[in-house]
Amino acid sequence: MSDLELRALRKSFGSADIIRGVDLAVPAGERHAVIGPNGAGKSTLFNLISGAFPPTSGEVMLGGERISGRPPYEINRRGLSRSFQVTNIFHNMSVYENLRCAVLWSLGYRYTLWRSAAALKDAAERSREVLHLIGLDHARETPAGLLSYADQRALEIGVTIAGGARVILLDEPTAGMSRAETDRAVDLIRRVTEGRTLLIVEHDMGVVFGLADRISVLVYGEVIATGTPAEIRGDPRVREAYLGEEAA
Ligand SMILES: Nc1ncnc2c1ncn2[C@@H]1O[C@H](COP(=O)(O)OP(=O)(O)OP(=O)(O)O)[C@@H](O)[C@H]1O
Repeated sequence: MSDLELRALRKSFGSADIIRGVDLAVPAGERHAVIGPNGAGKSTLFNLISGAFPPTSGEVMLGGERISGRPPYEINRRGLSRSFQVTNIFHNMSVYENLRCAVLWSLGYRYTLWRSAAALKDAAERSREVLHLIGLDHARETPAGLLSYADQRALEIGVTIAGGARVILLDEPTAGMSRAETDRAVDLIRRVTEGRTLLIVEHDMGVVFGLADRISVLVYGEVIATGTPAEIRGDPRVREAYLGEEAA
């Protein structure tokens, strides 16, 4: 069964049709990249999936359940977590506290007064695990705002996965990074998404072709091709519409 499925998804802003009938099925455990030229609608697609915008029509299914029309926090609770192009970590809080907040949020602390020592202990343990996974043990008590840009993005990924969501959406996670930082980020993304379903929007074709099991190409709000990296690279429509010589 597909973990994430988009069915005839459409979004218009006024008279502008931005997403024009997208069908996409991402099986559990697949790393799937969405690529396309600027303004193709990639961020809008993410906003529809994560619940930031309701679709004009069509459906988003998570694990066979319809999530379109639900608010973002509810979609998050159902197992889908999203990172943003602009980081959304708390700059004055330490690295560890950022992770702990994300874990507690996922446990529903915002909405319940119920607390148990066991749950708090579990949250602390999970936070430490994620801290280690993202390679920031040494910066545990550092205010997040003082981290380097690349480390902030790593923390952002940590915050995104901390709650244990099984479907992860990453929006341009390597934007603005040097080659070495990008390589480190790809390695991190590969590790933290092991056994999960990943949907990633990314402009860096090295990242896309190195990380994705399958790729979908979005052009003017339509998916013009979906396939393995080799299939996408060899697709004449894709080369014409987007990749050009980049994939040669
Ligand atoms: N809230 C909105 N209201 C009106 N138009 C919008 C809104 N959000 C996005 N758009 C328009 O939708 C189109 C697609 O934008 P979107 O940001 O989804 O593209 P993108 O593929 O993510 O681009 P980029 O690669 O540059 O980030 C653009 O023409 C944009 O101006």
